[in-house]
Order: sequence, then C-alpha cells, then structure tokens
Amino acid sequence: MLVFKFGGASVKDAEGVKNLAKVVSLYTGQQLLVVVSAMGKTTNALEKLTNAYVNGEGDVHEIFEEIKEYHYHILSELFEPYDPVFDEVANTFVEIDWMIEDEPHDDYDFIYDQIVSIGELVSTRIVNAWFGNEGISSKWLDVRSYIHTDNTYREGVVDWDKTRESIQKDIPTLLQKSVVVTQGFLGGTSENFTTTLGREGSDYTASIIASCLGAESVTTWKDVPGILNADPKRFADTIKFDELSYQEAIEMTYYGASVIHPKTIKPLQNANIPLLVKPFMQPDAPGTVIKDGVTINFAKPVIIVKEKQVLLSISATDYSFISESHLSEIFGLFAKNHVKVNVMQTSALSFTACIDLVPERFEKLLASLKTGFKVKYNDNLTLVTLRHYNDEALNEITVGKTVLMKQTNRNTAQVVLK
Ligand SMILES: Nc1ncnc2c1ncn2[C@@H]1O[C@H](COP(=O)(O)OP(=O)(O)O)[C@@H](O)[C@H]1O
Ligand SMILES: N[C@@H](CC(=O)OP(=O)(O)O)C(=O)O
Repeated sequence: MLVFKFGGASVKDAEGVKNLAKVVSLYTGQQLLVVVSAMGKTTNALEKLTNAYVNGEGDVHEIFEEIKEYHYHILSELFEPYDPVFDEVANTFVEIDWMIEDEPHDDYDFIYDQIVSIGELVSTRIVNAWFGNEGISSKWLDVRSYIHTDNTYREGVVDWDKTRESIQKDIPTLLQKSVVVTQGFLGGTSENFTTTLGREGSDYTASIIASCLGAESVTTWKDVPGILNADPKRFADTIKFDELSYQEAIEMTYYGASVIHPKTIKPLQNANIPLLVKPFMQPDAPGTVIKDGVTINFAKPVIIVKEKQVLLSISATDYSFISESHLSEIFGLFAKNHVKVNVMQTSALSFTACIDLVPERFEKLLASLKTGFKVKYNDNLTLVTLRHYNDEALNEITVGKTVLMKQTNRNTAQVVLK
C-alpha cells in the first residue's frame, strides 16, 4: 500500500483539489491512504483566530468569517449548491462557534488545538467529497481515533503502541475497499480531546501511518521539484537531489529545512520505507527519493535558514562561573517550557542559546529564568546552517551581516546573524 501526503499549498484552491484527484487517479488499483493538510494558509488564519479569542488580538468574528468565506468559495467552485458537503463543512465549523460563544477559560495550548484542528477536518471533508464527484471510491477517516497522543497540546507525543494497534486493526480492511482520506497534523488524547503534532506536522502523520502499516512508500506532494540544496524562495541556482540518505534528510530537517517536518524521517528509516518528495503539478517527475544506502558528493552546500531566532545570554546573578548545576537548572526550565535549543555555547561567565521565538513560551521561559539568573537577549535574528560547507559559501552568507555566534565542525557550520 501507498501513503500520499498533500500539504496546504496543493489544496489552496479548487484547481488544487481537482489536481489532487487527478494525481490520485494515476494510482487506480493500488491501495492508497491520502493524508491532507489544511487548505492554503488556513492554519495561520486559525492561529490568528485563537489569538483574537484568547488574547483579544483582533476581531474573532471577522477572522472567522474570512476563513469560512475562503472555504465556501472553494466549495462553490467545486459543487452544486445543495451538495451535502456544504452541511458537512458547516457542521465542522460550528465547533468553533460553540467555543467562541463563551469566555476562554482553558489553557492557551488546549484551546489552540481545538480550534486549529478544524482546518484539517474541513479540508478532508472537501477532498473526500470531490473524490465522490470524480468517481473515486473513498472513505473519510477521523485520524484522532487512530493517532493517540498524550495531552501535550500543540506538540502531542505519540503513544506508538496504542496507535499501531488502532491503525492495524481497522485500516487494512478499509484500504481493500477504497481510498482512505484522513487528516494530517492531528491526534487524540485518551479523553478524546484533539491534539496537534507541531506546525507542519502532516508529513509526520503520513510517516506514522506508513510505519504502522508497513507501507511500500510515502509520497509527499509539494510545490517544488523535490528536495533542493536550499529553499528556492530564498536562493537562486538551487540544485535538486535525486536521492538522499535518511541520515542526511534527518540532519537537514533537524536544522530547519522546512520542506519536511523533522519527525518524519526516523519512523520511515526504522521500517525501511522510502520517502518520495514529488511535485504535485508534475506527478510523473522523479522528485527526490530518501532511502537507505545513498552516498552523494555535495556539489554545493546545503543551506538552511531559520528566521525569528532569539539569542539568550544567561549568567549567574553573583557573576560566578557557569557551573554544571546552573546548566542543569537552565535546561530544566527549557524543557518545562517546551523551548528547543538550536545552537548553544558556554563561556566562563555565561551560557548562550539560540532558540525559536514562540511568544507565549518565550515569555514564560524568560520569567522563570529571571528568578535565578541575569538574562539578556537579542531577537529578530537569523540562524543559517550550512551542511557540507566551504569557506567561500560561509563568507558569502555572512556578507553585510553581523555574526553574533558561530560554530563549525567538519560537516556543518552554523551562524546566528543580525
Ligand atoms: N531544501 C529545500 N528544498 C525544497 N523546498 C524547500 C527547501 N527548504 C525549504 N523549502 C520550502 O518548502 C516548501 C514546501 O514545503 P511546505 O510548504 O511545507 O509544503 P506543504 O505545506 O505543501 O507540504 C517549498 O515551497 C520551499 O519554499
Ligand atoms: N496545517 C498544518 C499542518 C501541516 O503540515 O501543513 P502543511 O502540510 O501545509 O505544511 C500547518 O500548517 O502547520
């Protein structure tokens, strides 16, 4: 069986939904499970809606109307006015209406997941209904009953045993009868609340399902020809990799290559399932295959750019040397606040860490660090990682910028730039 993943860019409008069905039609006769993300930039819009509802940042109803309008416009281009899919979509959106009727009482991350998840629930309803229209026999599946997580909202941790059992129990039989359409990015807790797996987590969903079912391969359909040595939106003259090893792909995504979610590769490597990254507008193109036993000579370095970085400098209040017990306390606070360290350095008197700016988490981290340490920070920075770097590439990347931190080893160079 095959697992396909279609991201937001592939279903950003009615043409995208039609194209998705055309791609799927090329695989008629194969057992196929299709994972779909929210349409276009819907997750960003739902994040805005959550911020408006919880923090009063904007007009909740106005933002919600725009989200509904966007989806109803796509629906009107695909279906006749009285198609049952209109009610399915309305019944899904109503969950948000119920939530925003009351004042927000719950934790931000919990509310975020209950609201933001609606994007995938709606997009899969639309894709599934369009399959019906096109004569593709399909079944809509609520992934929250199959991918079981703990209650770490916004970063659900998968309970692999429970997930494997649920997926293996039902899905193989369903796949014998029709294409299965399900949501990326979502999971469910044991109390039946919705979790999300981290932004851009739909690739990971495809990988979880494929690994539980021992799929032949996973294909993520993208708006790029495959995996390139750098993001083509930032760099000209990129080159495509025909093949990559699991190891290289893990390193690239770990450092922030946003083309694939970082958690995607490992489960596939463990089960020896190849990951294909292919362009959804050119389904016959070879794309990039990530698999075992690939060695390549990197003609150009791999460049990974991460924006919205913060460089934190932490010292002891009595100006004593930074000791192991200080570090242990600092890392305890990073872990407690779910803040990931991208690069770090210690000197005699301070510990410096480059982290992603996730505003709500950062504020909490800062407050707790300040109870025991002196903290300074610089925000709005960029972290650039070069894999298989050379001095020329490293110099080029830093031209006209101030380097606030630099770290190199044999394979990888990292610079934090202002
Ligand atoms: N090394 C890279 N190779 C290809 N694309 C990259 C790379 N790094 C970043 N990207 C970006 O990833 C985007 C595709 O990923 P993404 O937007 O997550 O897809 P989707 O949400 O549709 O699954 C591309 O449009 C490109 O701008
Ligand atoms: N919709 C979610 C999950 C996801 O993976 O989306 P995409 O496949 O469009 O990156 C997000 O935007 O984070």
